[in-house]
Amino acid sequence: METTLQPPKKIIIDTDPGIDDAMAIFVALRSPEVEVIGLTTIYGNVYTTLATRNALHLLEVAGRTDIPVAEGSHVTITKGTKLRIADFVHGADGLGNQNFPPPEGKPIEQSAAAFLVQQANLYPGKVTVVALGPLTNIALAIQLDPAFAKIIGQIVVLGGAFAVNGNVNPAAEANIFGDPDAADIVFTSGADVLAVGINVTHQVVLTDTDRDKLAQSGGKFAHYLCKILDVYFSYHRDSYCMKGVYLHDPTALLAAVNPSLITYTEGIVRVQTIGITRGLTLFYNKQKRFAEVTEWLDKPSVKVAVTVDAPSVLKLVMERLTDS
Ligand SMILES: O=c1[nH]cnc2c1ncn2[C@@H]1O[C@H](CO)[C@@H](O)[C@H]1O
Repeated sequence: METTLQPPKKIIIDTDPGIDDAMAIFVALRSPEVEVIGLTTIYGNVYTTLATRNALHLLEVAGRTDIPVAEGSHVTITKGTKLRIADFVHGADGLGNQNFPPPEGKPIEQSAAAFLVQQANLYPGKVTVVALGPLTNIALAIQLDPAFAKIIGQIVVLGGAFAVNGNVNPAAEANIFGDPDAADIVFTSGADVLAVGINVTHQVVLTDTDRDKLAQSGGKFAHYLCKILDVYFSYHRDSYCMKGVYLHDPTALLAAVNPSLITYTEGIVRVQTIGITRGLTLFYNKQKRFAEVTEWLDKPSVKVAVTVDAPSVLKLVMERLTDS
């Protein structure tokens, strides 16, 4: 039987590198199913300026300086400057306190939001955004171009804690907590959104044995990642008493690369933007028609990941990082 070769899916990774971001970016670059057409940067694990520097650095490590980096917002969608930066998870430099030399490259002139809008218009329906940080840039793109939500192919969001506790506090997951107003804009925009929350990514763990395998492999990416992974392992040991790390970003990335790795349900998601539950993601399954008018009425549905084939995700991550 003849097989039709699909052209690789065009993806833009919106990222705040970040140790697991670095893993996701490297996995993407080793995935023949996708073509990375750009990185856009955002605050979260580090401030945006450092995220841009790290994105350029990672592309230089990978020998992929042909991929453009567009710098994103330095403030939240409501112009908030009091950002929560997770340096205690990733190290002060975002990459495991390795103090790598500064990159030689520069970001492109365009802002992240302008780049997202331009690429979506250039390839209507064909671009997937994999959003690995707070959703400010994506919300800005939606505000910049009212057609963006409809012409973007899919937005895969690493974020949310659906019916489980958050990782910032019991209510909120870090990326949604970083800019809840932006997240609510994205979830209610009408775009084809797939949210991969920590209820799913917490099922995908890279153990210390896996890390040893990475270290022993000849893979260039594997070797680089083993240098930066120590800080991430320490954080998981201290916070979760784990001898392993959650593969948040690589799982979301692989869900974009190969949707059959996850199952999902569909419904409406709203984000709490104030109070002690700020950043909470609340999913409405549409099984009840409420008598009252609610803030969920007439909002478009999104996809929310429910299960993941964790062994296959881990296998793909290991294969693609060791074969590099
Ligand atoms: O406790 C935490 N606080 C802040 N960020 C975290 C924490 N744990 C993980 N991440 C980072 O946020 C995303 C998943 O929520 C991941 O990118 C992870 O690196």
